[in-house]
Amino acid sequence: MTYSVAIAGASGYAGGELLRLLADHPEFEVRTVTAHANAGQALIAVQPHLRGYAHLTLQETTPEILSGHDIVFLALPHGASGAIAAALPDDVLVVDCGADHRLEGADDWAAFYGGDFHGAWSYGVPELPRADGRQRDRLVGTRRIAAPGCNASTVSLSLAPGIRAGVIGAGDLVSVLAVGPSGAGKSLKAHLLASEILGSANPYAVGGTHRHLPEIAQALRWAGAEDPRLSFTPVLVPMSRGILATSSAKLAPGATPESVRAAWEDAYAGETFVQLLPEGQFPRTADVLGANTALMGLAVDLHAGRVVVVTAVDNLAKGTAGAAVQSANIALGLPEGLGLPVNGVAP
Ligand SMILES: NC(=O)C1=CN([C@@H]2O[C@H](COP(=O)(O)OP(=O)(O)OC[C@H]3O[C@@H](n4cnc5c(N)ncnc54)[C@H](OP(=O)(O)O)[C@@H]3O)[C@@H](O)[C@H]2O)C=CC1
Ligand SMILES: CC(=O)N[C@@H](CCC(=O)OP(=O)(O)O)C(=O)O
Repeated sequence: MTYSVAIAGASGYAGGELLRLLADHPEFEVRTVTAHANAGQALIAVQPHLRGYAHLTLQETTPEILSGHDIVFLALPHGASGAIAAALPDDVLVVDCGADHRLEGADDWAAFYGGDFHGAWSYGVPELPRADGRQRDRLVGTRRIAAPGCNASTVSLSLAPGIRAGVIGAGDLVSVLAVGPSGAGKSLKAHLLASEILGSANPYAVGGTHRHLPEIAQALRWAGAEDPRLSFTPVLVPMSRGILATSSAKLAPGATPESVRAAWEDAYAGETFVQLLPEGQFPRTADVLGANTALMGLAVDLHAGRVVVVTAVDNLAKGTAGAAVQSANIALGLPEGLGLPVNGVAP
């Protein structure tokens, strides 16, 4: 069967990555692409790397133009997708790459985003370990999916296995991330100018202010943490794509290096797109560029009494568009990895 697909926000980074991945999907066909300021332009005038879509023109982003497809991917700034999604038919599979439908709590939404609260949809990180199974189970058959924040999914995948297994505590979690500027989207922002970031590492949202904190806490509660406490610091570094998240947590009483490694091995056994590296090996962002793959390395620091997890993700692939397509495959009952690359681009 061929599913007809519309992509809103196709002129942006996340929309562009959806288009790149869907070009290789045997059952999804992108028929409509929309934008905002760029509406009216040929898609390849705005996304010149997507030569296979020379036949598509960017249209206005309205519910009328997006209706009439089997699947709608929304890759719009947060706050812009809630109202559009609410106007789409219930039987259409809608996947929101923005934050509008990620959080269960209206208070969290008000504190970190503001504006109308639209309620939570099935969270699109299939491999995420939960106390009662895996997030994948909640995606089967759904018609509404909230794709994750890229930093949030990277940190949640890093820490949830240890929390679920009880081998780390959740009261003293620390994550420091090296992130590329494409995570902030394509629109002009002074702090992302090449002159500001080339040759420099720039921290931002330091000290408990980042919007992904409630999203990570929610995922860690699903894994079994009662009241997770995370210190989270992203640092912009000069690489166009990629996240390298170094997370650490206190070893739980009685946990051993063997029981710790077993927790992560159990969590991701059999997973294609989340892979734990052998002992002593740690990933680089270069290993996952263009891939729908999260690579993870794990160490137990007995002197510090902490577990350290290093995870590399391509923010636009596994961090957004890949997670969106993988989750859509699950919702529709298709093979989960259909159309998705496990291999990266190197060097
Ligand atoms: N970049 C990333 O790594 C990640 C992004 N996301 C989320 O995905 C979404 C898209 O992000 P990203 O692609 O990076 O952002 P971009 O700024 O690159 O793209 C935004 C897109 O939305 C369109 N747009 C802008 N304003 C409006 C509006 N008021 N109404 C309708 N369309 C509008 C733009 O159209 P035009 O260009 O024509 O103005 C463009 O197509 C965001 O919610 C983001 O948070 C999630 C995880 C990671
Ligand atoms: C470099 C940079 O700014 N990165 C973004 C990543 C945003 C993201 O993952 O998207 P959502 O806004 O949909 O959550 C940030 O840290 O906010």
